[in-house]
Amino acid sequence: MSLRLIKLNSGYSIPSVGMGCYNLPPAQTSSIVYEACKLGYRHFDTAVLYHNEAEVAQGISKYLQDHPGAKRLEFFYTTKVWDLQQGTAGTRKAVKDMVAKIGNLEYIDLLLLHSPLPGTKKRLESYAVLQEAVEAGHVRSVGVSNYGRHHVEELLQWSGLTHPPAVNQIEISPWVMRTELAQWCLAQGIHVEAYAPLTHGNRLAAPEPGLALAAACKKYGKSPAQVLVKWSLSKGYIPLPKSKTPSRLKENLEVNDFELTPDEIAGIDQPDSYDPTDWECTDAP
Ligand SMILES: NC(=O)C1=CN([C@@H]2O[C@H](COP(=O)(O)OP(=O)(O)OC[C@H]3O[C@@H](n4cnc5c(N)ncnc54)[C@H](OP(=O)(O)O)[C@@H]3O)[C@@H](O)[C@H]2O)C=CC1
Ligand SMILES: O=C1Nc2ccccc2C1=O
Repeated sequence: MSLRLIKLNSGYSIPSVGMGCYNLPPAQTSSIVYEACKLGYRHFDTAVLYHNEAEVAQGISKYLQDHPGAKRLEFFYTTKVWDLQQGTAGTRKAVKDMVAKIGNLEYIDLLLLHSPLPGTKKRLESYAVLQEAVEAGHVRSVGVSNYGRHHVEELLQWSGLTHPPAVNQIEISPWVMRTELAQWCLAQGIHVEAYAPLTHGNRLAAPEPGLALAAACKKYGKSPAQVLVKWSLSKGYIPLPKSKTPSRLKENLEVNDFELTPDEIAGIDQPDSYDPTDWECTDAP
């Protein structure tokens, strides 16, 4: 399955669906990523926190090595600076370590600050280092994750900004929609990556008959996971579904042969729900 490409404000393009790489079984991570490449994945989302950057990069590199027709520029590798690495010295060291881990990939497509939690001073110091990494050619696009509007505004108003954030990666599913923040980011030219688009798996077991999600699954012959990926794409987001299971990886990409109607999308929306799966820091000071 081929993925649509979305143009970022950096000038580079990002595949519209990414494979979430959190919590993959460590010994199998590179082979799962290799399998994902075979299935058509071209975008991978890892982080220092996930302790698998080298394995994710190895899976992509091996695929490139084994498939001479495939080109590095078709692949998109994201990683994230962890909170404890924020601040000038910490982030410089973090970037050096990340670059050492990508091996043959040569550059990082997208480098994010994982969260705003370390506070204004460290956030801006670290962002300055991300910009240095772009200038040095180690990184192509930069961005943020778990940023609320006030964090993004702080960055957009900062006198040192030379490379505006290309994305804000935030948790979005029908049960944590964040419509205002997401639409505002899009209006600033900042793409929205939707993490935990499958609710961590929590809400995938046979949705209650009568719910719009169940009705859409039935109408299109699709699984709840496929409808949730499509819901996210229909909103203009870049979903990052994770699976360690090849059959599910395949399933989660098979979303090009149906379209949800505006009424179906509105029916799946749960605007009154607020149920994040992991952590919440968009409201941090
Ligand atoms: N920036 C941030 O702070 C955060 C970023 N992320 C990013 O987002 C990614 C996705 O989020 P994540 O929390 O992993 O959760 P997801 O919402 O992607 O859900 C993953 C779970 O759903 C299961 N699953 C996947 N596909 C299917 C399917 N077709 N049918 C049934 N079950 C399925 C998986 O099982 P199995 O693997 O066993 O197949 C796994 O248990 C992360 O991997 C990470 O890259 C996530 C959280 C925070
Ligand atoms: O993928 C992730 N899962 C998490 C759980 C807690 C904090 C951050 C994350 C991730 O980035």
